Amino acid sequence: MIKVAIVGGTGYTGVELLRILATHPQVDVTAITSRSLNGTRVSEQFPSLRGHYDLAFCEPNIEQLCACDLVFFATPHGVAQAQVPALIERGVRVIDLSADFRLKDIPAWEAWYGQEHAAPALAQEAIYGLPEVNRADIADAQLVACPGCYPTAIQLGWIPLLEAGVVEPAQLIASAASGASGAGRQAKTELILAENSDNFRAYSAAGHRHLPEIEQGLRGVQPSGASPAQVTFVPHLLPMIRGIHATLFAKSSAGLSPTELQTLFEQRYKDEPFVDVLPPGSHPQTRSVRGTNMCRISVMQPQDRDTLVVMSVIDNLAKGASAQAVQNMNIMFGLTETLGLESPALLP
Ligand SMILES: NC(=O)C1=CN([C@@H]2O[C@H](COP(=O)(O)OP(=O)(O)OC[C@H]3O[C@@H](n4cnc5c(N)ncnc54)[C@H](OP(=O)(O)O)[C@@H]3O)[C@@H](O)[C@H]2O)C=CC1
Ligand SMILES: CC(=O)N[C@@H](CCC(=O)OP(=O)(O)O)C(=O)O
Repeated sequence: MIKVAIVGGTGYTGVELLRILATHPQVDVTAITSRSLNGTRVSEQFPSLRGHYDLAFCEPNIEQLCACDLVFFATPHGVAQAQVPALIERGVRVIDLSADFRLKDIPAWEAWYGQEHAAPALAQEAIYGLPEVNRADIADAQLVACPGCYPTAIQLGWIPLLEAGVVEPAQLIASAASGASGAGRQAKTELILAENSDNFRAYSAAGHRHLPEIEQGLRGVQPSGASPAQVTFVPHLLPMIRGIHATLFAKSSAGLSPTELQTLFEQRYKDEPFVDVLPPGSHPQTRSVRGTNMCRISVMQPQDRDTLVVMSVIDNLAKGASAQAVQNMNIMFGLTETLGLESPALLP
């Protein structure tokens, strides 16, 4: 059994980790931290977990964390980079769900996140936890930086086209919409029901902090010599709880036919257990991935013109965060990659 601790067990990604790990056959969760709920029983805070955990939340404590094989950080950015170095020194493996170790360009990280990075050297060693690209490196990693939710949906949608070099890399446009749980569990006026329900709006159109992560990932899969991917990214807030729908536009540069395009996607993901390329003409729905680690994708070429449209859906808390973190854990510990992640989506 893998001994696991979760730092930040009361946030949405923390409780999603707890839900998934509750039935994982190879995991024993031995510590779940929360400073605000220190001493409160997990089942008291989350009745959905009654009968699954005989634990109370505790303060983050390095000695207790060091007694584990693996520590998940489900904390706001800035927290893991302060605490992870001590764990790495002691040989503990870490999966960080925050943005702390995702970017290799530290000045860019500091500019987008508005603070000095406390562990820049460690950020260079961290492996970006997108299994569809980095599976081999994840297996040996001591520190995995889990991708952000929008970056997961967007990269998976565009990777086949960028890898094959069949679109104009400087003219990529991503319009994506997220459910409100993407903003975390903190109370914020702009996220209360009366502000959000029966409403739809864009935000951060001038620049969202996931942009450098998306571009870093896409540039990493481009053939050498290609001009670097440049993305216009506009996120939107959807009046629902879970789910991301990304609509991705790219200009074809290779004149692929719709059949060749479909084949390109099917071939790229044929061995991926968590990427489902839908039949031609399909429109993926967020509810088809709710609570699962799946990303469902469709690709189209409307009117046979040169603008390609890819649609990609994930659950922001699952493939966009906690379930992808468990997929990474399975790879790191040599387990079957799909273990604990097989349940289909909840419907309706
Ligand atoms: N929500 C989503 O869809 C996604 C989120 N992420 C990222 O995952 C991380 C967690 O997100 P989310 O669950 O939404 O966040 P929440 O705001 O819902 O939860 C944050 C958790 O971190 C704990 N925490 C806060 N500050 C500290 C600290 N200084 N030391 C230790 N623990 C702390 C909180 O508990 P307490 O204060 O009681 O200690 C709480 O349990 C974030 O970095 C987020 O950007 C990534 C992908 C998707
Ligand atoms: C709806 C909503 O507010 N979504 C969040 C998603 C960011 C997130 O989850 O944070 P990471 O950078 O750790 O991935 C946002 O746009 O800020």
